[in-house]
Amino acid sequence: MDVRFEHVSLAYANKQTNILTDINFKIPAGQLTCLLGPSGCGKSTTLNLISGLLEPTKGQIFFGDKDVTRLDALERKVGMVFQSYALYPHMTVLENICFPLRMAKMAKAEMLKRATELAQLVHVDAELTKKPGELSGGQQQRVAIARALAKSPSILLLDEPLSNLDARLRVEMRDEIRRIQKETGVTTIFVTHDQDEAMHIADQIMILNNGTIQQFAAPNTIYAQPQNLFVAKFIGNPVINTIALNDHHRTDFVKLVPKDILAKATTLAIRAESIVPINSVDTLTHPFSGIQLETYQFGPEVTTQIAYHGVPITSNQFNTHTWVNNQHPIPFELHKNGYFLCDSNDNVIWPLKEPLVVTR
Ligand SMILES: Nc1ncnc2c1ncn2[C@@H]1O[C@H](COP(=O)(O)OP(=O)(O)OP(=O)(O)O)[C@@H](O)[C@H]1O
Repeated sequence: MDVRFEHVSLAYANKQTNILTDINFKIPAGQLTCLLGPSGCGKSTTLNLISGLLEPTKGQIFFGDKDVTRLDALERKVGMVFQSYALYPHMTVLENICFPLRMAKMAKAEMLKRATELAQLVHVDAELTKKPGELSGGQQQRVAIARALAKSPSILLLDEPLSNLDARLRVEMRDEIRRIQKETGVTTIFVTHDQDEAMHIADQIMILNNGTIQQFAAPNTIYAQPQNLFVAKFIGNPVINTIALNDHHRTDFVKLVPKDILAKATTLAIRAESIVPINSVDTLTHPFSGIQLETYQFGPEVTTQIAYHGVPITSNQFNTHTWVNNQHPIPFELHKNGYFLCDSNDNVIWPLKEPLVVTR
């Protein structure tokens, strides 16, 4: 079931100002979409508008062709999973999964069959008689997902479901949620503030900031073609290098970027992996050079700081053998698709890209 927002705004009752203003999007059916952004950007508010826990101040919400704007959470038939697993502590795993089915007065044999199938789907079928307190965090979250899926919801909503898990388990559960979503085909909307999690799990990512959509596209599109500086900085690790352009930088780009674009550009953003050392000293063909400042090694990762016309930037393409530790400029090249120029409004103006697909 696809989810559509048409001109949705939301102000909380006690506040004059809008938290979300004139939001428009269409989340496609049968896929996993991440709502991603920093704390307070409006992710949970958006999710609660989808679930029916909040009603918009303005605008309409559709599930498929049906206007659900005035329907409450129960009527919308969504499944929800929260950061805290919210399982019933006195019930067994089986009873927890059965609970929504029992409330819906499903016949006992059918209920047990469905609950057992779901337990198998989320891999807790060996724990059916245990209470939540006897399970690990990851297992509890699996049970919460099974319970949310019990009534075959039209949409599954997950609000930071992995936040309470340790780093290793987060990665494991992230892959599990991906598998479960693929197996069930249920339209899934997943809130996270972790860009790495979103990049790994999502079919598409909606990036929010200050209650507005910054970009809504597939993870690789967002990485390769950020719409603006906020997106470029939010996605990627190490964080993209940003440089306020001066005349020295502009001169370096004269042969690479059309003059009119270069004149409008105020910020240069370069991905660390796009800064690659070269052996050539031909400064006409390879205009970029910088002085190596520091090199750090973290296991297999080597990051090097280079002063590029006085501005420190980070590359992860140097290795310990290219570390020279002297004051001579080291030539490097920039991968064609690894740098972006932004105008004074922080919009990316280079490289030029196809017009954005309108997401509504
Ligand atoms: N019940 C409420 N009443 C008033 N303001 C609220 C309420 N809930 C959230 N807000 C405000 O709305 C804005 C968006 O909050 P929201 O919880 O949607 O952000 P979020 O992106 O989910 O953040 P986080 O990652 O920290 O959970 C914040 O400024 C928050 O302070």
